[in-house]
Amino acid sequence: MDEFILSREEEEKEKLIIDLNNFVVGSVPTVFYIPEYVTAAEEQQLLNHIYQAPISKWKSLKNRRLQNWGGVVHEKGLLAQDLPPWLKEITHRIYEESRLFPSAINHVLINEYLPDQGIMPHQDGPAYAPVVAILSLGSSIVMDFVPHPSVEKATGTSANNNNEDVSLKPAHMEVNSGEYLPFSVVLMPRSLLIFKDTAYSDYLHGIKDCENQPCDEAVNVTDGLKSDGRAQPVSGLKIYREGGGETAIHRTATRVSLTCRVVTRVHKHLIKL
Ligand SMILES: O=C(O)CCC(=O)C(=O)O
Ligand SMILES: [Fe+2]
Repeated sequence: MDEFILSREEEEKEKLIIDLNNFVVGSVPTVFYIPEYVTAAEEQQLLNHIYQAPISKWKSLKNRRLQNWGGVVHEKGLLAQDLPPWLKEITHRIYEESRLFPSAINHVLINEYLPDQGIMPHQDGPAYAPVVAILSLGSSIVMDFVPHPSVEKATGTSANNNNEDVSLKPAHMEVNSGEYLPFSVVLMPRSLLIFKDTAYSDYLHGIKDCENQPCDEAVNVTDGLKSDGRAQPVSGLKIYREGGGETAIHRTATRVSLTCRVVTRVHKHLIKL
């Protein structure tokens, strides 16, 4: 009967996993949305660290700026660099509390978006373990998930085809009609989004580059949030109803996100090519 008695450590582990199950949103396996994952003070501390980094740490892209921490992701793996203490702390917490990552988080991309900036629908590259945690700071956005084109073709579901970084998948997936529908998630400041499984492997994710983002269909928009424009007085966020009754987010402030992942193949030193 011993096998049915959980050790204290196993009990703790069980509790954390069960807690996380309370945060599943939508019907596509598996998306977790945890509101207020960090406090306003922790959010401000993280933003201070991010904006104290040397200007050379920012890489400007056409539609956003980003900082890369943890080393360079290479096709042969990660040319690793230690994360700074402030990133070690938050990523360790995410790793410990989620128990979803195969090892300690070793790579963080920090993206900064002005209200009219976004990121094209894409899939995260093959260098990463297939689970990602995204911490949102500063302002809200709507993240859209659309079926990967190969899945879309197989099911005939509709999607917005505007992709970058689309690596075509082998056509081996079992698909039931209606299973792969697009969906959205509202990401409020201080929230943590984690996705894996089908949502990671068979969907593209992206953020529209516009200031007004409809969120009626978002899987985590509750009736309370939908009911009127005063529901959530959060900086940079205005939820409003348009004439037709559509609910939308009006982006007014800069959003910064931390995309936390594990690169499975790690090289401590530069490889001689
Ligand atoms: O900023 C975000 O929320 C998404 C970033 C993202 O998808 C990525 O860095 O791969
Ligand atoms: Fe991504």
